[in-house]
Amino acid sequence: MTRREVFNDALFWQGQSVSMEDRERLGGHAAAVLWFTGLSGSGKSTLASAVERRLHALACRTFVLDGDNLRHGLCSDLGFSSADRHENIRRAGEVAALFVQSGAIVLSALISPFESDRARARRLVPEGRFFEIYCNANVDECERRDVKGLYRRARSGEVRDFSGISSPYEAPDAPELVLHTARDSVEQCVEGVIAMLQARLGLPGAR
Ligand SMILES: Nc1ncnc2c1ncn2[C@@H]1O[C@H](COP(=O)(O)OS(=O)(=O)O)[C@@H](OP(=O)(O)O)[C@H]1O
Ligand SMILES: Nc1ncnc2c1ncn2[C@@H]1O[C@H](COP(=O)(O)OP(=O)(O)O)[C@@H](O)[C@H]1O
Repeated sequence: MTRREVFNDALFWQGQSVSMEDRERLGGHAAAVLWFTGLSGSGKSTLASAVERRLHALACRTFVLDGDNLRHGLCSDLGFSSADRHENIRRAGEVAALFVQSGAIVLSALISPFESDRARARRLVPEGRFFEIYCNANVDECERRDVKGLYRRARSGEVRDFSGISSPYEAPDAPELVLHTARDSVEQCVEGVIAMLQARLGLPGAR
């Protein structure tokens, strides 16, 4: 990880004796962030989980950062205002960057509705190691699925600031991959992610 500007001039950057490259060599694969973004119900958690299983079977060290789960701990003080979402993504991006330094493939599954927040998370990891994966399903489809009943509650006004209904979602301009989750099966989407990683990162052979 590179030293970054901090507000406090009494802080110092402690270098590490084992580098990311050392850890990658030990692990036998490249480290990366797979940043799934999309509306609630677009398929982020389903796909992060399914891709993780595939990578695990390929002997990759992985971890899923799920928005709902982070909000039970690290981000339990945050709600769904724009300011809180910015902070939520900032923290998730920092955690993802730490995982990359540890040599792992981290799969983040957060709505992450703002392009600027996703761009900031990208800047925290080495070039070529951040894969923005857009789970592209429109509001109508996600509302039809209504996996958790949240769209119904958002329409009735019980749940406020709901992404795609009463809070904005900025679709990615230039993601590394677009998954059409309303058209393609989970298996097809997983294959798309694995093929991209194989081509751009290289993956260890199946065992
Ligand atoms: N108002 C509102 N808007 C959107 N989502 C809501 C809201 N309230 C609760 N939830 C639940 O929180 C999950 C999204 O959290 P995230 O941390 O991914 O959101 S964000 O990235 O900060 O926008 C989201 O999970 P997913 O459905 O997996 O996306 C919901 O379960
Ligand atoms: N191609 C696909 N990719 C992901 N999910 C899909 C796909 N096709 C149908 N689904 C369904 O859509 C829903 C997505 O829910 P979920 O993964 O919880 O979304 P999110 O994490 O984005 O809120 C699941 O019920 C899943 O079975």
